[in-house]
Amino acid sequence: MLRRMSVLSTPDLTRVPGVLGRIVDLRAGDYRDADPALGGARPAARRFEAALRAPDLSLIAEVKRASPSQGAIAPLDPADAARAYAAGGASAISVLTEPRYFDGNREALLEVVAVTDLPALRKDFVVHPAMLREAADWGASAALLMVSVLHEHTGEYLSAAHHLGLDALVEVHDDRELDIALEAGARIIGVNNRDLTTLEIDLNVSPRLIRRARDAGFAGVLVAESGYRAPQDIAAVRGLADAVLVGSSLAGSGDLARAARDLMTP
Ligand SMILES: O=P(O)(O)OC[C@@H](O)[C@@H](O)c1c[nH]c2ccccc12
Repeated sequence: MLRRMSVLSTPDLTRVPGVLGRIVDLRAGDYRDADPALGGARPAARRFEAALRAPDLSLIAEVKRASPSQGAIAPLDPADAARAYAAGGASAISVLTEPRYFDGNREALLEVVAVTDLPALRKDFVVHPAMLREAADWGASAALLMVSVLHEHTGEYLSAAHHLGLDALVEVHDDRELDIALEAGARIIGVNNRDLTTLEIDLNVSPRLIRRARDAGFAGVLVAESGYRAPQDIAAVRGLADAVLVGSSLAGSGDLARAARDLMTP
């Protein structure tokens, strides 16, 4: 547990390249004057983690209305989308709360939390402890922590998330980031197939790094993220990953429940 929460450091964002660098700069500006205090410790519910520990491959379905790579995807109503994803068999819902590039916001997360019992992930570019406090206050079960943004501060932010009772999805994209996540003591690691600095997708990244994590003795939850459009894509991580995180292909499908079910049917 963190005793002196207000000393949580701010990551050095000048090292974050490309599109990702632009997004996190703006996010850091949004929270420049926010109170960094986390407040008292909250009990760990571990609902997000538990939902992904099922024997079968779990689906984390994402409420994603827009993205830097695609622009507008679909004008989803977050509550309707969450209900449809639940009906389609999703185990958890990811909700973008980044406003400029992903058309997300606080209301989207609040609405999802209000209409479904599935655990919700706050999907944002966490660069300030207040963003974790908000995630907990808004009813999220988990928050995304990106090693490409937090680097050596990943462990501090992980402790902060746990202090607030949140699970953390610690996201990596290469070997070095995986080492940082393992070293930090992550319980849930997500491997992003998309390089957020170039936005390019390579579906071989997840299986490769997931194998590496298992070979290193990681016994936690592993999530394959991004670029999944068809059941054949999912086949590459069946028996390897605990869950897949899917946004665009579901959000843009027109029938979210059906798309979720079809995608996850082998
Ligand atoms: O839309 P896709 O390709 O199915 O990807 C979903 C999710 O993995 C992606 O939205 C994502 C993964 N990591 C992120 C970090 C920030 C913003 C978004 C993301």
